[in-house]
Amino acid sequence: MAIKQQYIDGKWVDSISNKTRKIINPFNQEVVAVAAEGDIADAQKAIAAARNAFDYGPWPTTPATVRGRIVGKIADLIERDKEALAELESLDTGKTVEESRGDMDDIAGVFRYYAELADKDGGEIIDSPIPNSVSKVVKEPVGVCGQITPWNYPLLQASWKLAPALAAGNTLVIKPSEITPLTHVKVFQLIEEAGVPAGVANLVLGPGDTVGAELSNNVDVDLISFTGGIQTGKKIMQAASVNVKKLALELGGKNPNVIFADADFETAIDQAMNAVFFHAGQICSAGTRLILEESIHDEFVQKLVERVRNIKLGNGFDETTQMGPLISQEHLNKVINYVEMGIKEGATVAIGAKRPEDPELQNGFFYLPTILTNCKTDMGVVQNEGFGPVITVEKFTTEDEAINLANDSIYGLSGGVWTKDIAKAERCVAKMRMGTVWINDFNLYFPHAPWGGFKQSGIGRELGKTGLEEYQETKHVFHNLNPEPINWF
Ligand SMILES: NC(=O)c1ccc[n+]([C@@H]2O[C@H](COP(=O)([O-])OP(=O)(O)OC[C@H]3O[C@@H](n4cnc5c(N)ncnc54)[C@H](O)[C@@H]3O)[C@@H](O)[C@H]2O)c1
Ligand SMILES: C[N+](C)(C)CC=O
Repeated sequence: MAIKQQYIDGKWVDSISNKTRKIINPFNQEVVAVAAEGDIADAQKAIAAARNAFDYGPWPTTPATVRGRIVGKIADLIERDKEALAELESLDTGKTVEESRGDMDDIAGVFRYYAELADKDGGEIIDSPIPNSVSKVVKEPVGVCGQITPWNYPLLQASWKLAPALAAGNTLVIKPSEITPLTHVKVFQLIEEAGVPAGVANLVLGPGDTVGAELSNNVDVDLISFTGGIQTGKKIMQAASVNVKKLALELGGKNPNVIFADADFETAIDQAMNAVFFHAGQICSAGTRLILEESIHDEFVQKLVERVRNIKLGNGFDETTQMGPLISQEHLNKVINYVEMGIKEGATVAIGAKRPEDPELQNGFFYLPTILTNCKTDMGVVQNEGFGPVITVEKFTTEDEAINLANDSIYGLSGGVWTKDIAKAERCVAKMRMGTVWINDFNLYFPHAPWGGFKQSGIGRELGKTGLEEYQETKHVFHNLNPEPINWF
C-alpha cells in the first residue's frame, strides 16, 4: 500500500522519522490506507517553508483577483473529483457516501465563495481631518497560519480554513486529525494542480500533542485556527499566548432544540431526528437537547421512538444505510460511558442505550440511536457533549422556562426553536445565547453566513465575510502630502 505522504514546500514527503499510521475503516476495522506519521520536526519544517513563502514569496502580494482565480480552480477540481473524494471521506469516517457527496458540494461551494470574495474589499479611503493628506485603510494577510481540524467533517472543516486563508494571501500549515487524513491528502494534490506556489500551503500529518502542539507554540506561526474539542481548545489558547497569536476556536456544542406545542408536529419530529442522528450525532451542532412543551411531550416522544426504531444502520457504501458507525473504539467507549452516566443520574431509556445485535455490524463501532427521557438540566448527560447518537429530553411549560433551559449551558454554538407563532419565535431568538439559531429548521449552514460559538463554544467566526476577515490584518496608511517641521523641540 503506497504511503499517503505529507506536502511540504511543494514536495510530497514521508515523515522525517519514517513512522507511519494505519488508517482504519470504522465500519469493519479494515486498514484502508497507511499514512505518514509526522512529528514536531515535520511541523517545524513545514512552518519554516510557510514562513519563507510568506516573507519572500509572491503569494501575499499576488493580486487578489489572481489568488481568487486559483482558489476557484481548486473548487473546479473538487467538483471534478467529487466522487473519489466522497468515497475517501466515507472510508475514513464511516459516514454514508450520500452524505459525503453532500459535503463535497458544500466544500466546492466554500472554495467558490472565497474565490469570488477575494478581490471584493479593496480597502477604504478615510476622509482625513488633516489638510494635505491621504488616509487609507488596506487589508493585508495575517502571515503564517496554523490550522488544525477534527475527524467528524475532515475536509469540510478544512475548507472553512484553507479557502479564506489562501484567498486573503496567507501561507499555511494544516494538520488533520491523525485518524482521518485521506481527503486532506487528496485535496492537496488538487491545490498543487491548481497552481498554488510551493511553500504556500503545507500539509503535515500526525498527532495533536506533537504536530498540533508545535503549530500552536511556534513563534513563526502568526495565527492558529482550531476546530475540535473544548479541552484541546483551552490548551491551544494557552499555547497561542506565547507570541500572542491571533486565535480562532470552533469548539463543541450541546445544542437545544426547543419545540412548542404549536409547531408543525410531523416536521418537528422529522427534523428533531435529523438534528441528532445524522452522522450518528457526531456533529458539533447536533440538536442533542430536545426541549419539549409538556402538553406534547408524551406523544412527541412516542412518535419519535417509533421512527427512530426504523433507522437503518450499516455500511456507508450501502445505499440503504441511513446511519454509519462511530469513528473509533475509543469514541464508542466514551459514548457508552456517557449514556451509562445518564442512566445512573436518573434518565429513562426510551430506546437504544446499547450496541446493535446485528451480526453484520459487530466489527464496526456502532451504537444504537438512543433517546433518554426524564432528563433534568443539571444532569451531566444534559450538560456534557456526548458526540454520539443520543438525545436527552427535557420538558417546559412556559416560554421563559424554555429559554432558561436552552441557555443553561457552558456552550453556545447553536439552537433551534419550533413554533408557528412568529412573534414568539423572534422573542426566543433574541434571548438565545448561541452563534446560530434556526427558526423551524436545524443544522443548516452555507458559505455566506458566519458560523461560530457564543460562550465556551469558541472565539471568532468562520464562513461569510467574517471568515475572510479572520485571515486579514487591517492597516491604516497616512500619507502627508506636505510634510513640514513641527518645531516642538
Ligand atoms: N464548532 C465547530 O464548528 C465544530 C466543528 C466540528 C467539530 N467540532 C468539535 O470537535 C470535537 C470532535 O473532534 P475531535 O475529537 O477530533 O477533537 P479533538 O480536540 O480531540 O481533536 C481535534 C484536533 O486537534 C488535535 N489536537 C489534539 N490535541 C492537541 C493539542 N494538544 N494541541 C494541538 N492540537 C491537538 C487533534 O489531533 C485533531 O487534529 C467535538 O467537540 C466537536 O463539537 C466543532
Ligand atoms: C460545522 N458542521 C456543522 C459542519 C460540523 C460540525 O461538527
